[in-house]
Amino acid sequence: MSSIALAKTLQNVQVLPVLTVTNPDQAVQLCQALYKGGINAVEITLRTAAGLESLAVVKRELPEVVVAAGTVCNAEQVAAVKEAGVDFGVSPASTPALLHAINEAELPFIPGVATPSEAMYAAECGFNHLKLFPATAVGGLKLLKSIAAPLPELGFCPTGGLNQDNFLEFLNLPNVYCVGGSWMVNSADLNAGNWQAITDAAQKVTDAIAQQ
Ligand SMILES: O=C(O)C(=O)C[C@H](O)[C@H](O)COP(=O)(O)O
Repeated sequence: MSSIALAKTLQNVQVLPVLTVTNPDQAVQLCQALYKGGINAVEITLRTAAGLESLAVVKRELPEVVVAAGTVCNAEQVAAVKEAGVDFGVSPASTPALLHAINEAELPFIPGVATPSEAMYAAECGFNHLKLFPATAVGGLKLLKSIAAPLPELGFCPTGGLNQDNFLEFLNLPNVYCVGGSWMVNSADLNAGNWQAITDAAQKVTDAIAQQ
């Protein structure tokens, strides 16, 4: 059930900026700036104390944005982000306890994997949209190309080490449905509240996809 909902949610999502925010107001402004640049989905991580509240506020205030919770690592966080109303969750890695909790909660979810064995285990647990993390460190394009033949039913969102120069190569692989990363948001612009620069950077990503 949740994997069908996830496939639908991801239909128009090609890039997923990984965001670390310091307060909900900043999160809303950041997501708005990205949306103006054509980026319609975000992953707000639980890495900061403001992450959870920011997820709920962005979800409420920007209904046009697909909102994912990132760095979801345990059952408690699964319950919390479900309560916050996110569209789906993302984890950097997978443990049996985490995957079990996600299935119990029926939360649409993209579990992180780094090897074919982890990908197969996640698939056995019912997940076919996976995150390859840390993508470039564990083999990047070569790994994704190699894994496509034996595991054709699995799709990946490579994240970790992607940037403006390499993301299209990843996005163009047949087993990649979306790419993720923090490169889309410059932290100096974020800290300065330079929203126009953030919109411009997002537009650069959007244009690069459109122009290929
Ligand atoms: O926080 C999580 O849940 C993660 O999985 C980590 C992030 O996805 C990466 O830190 C993004 O990698 P970069 O784009 O290389 O910065």
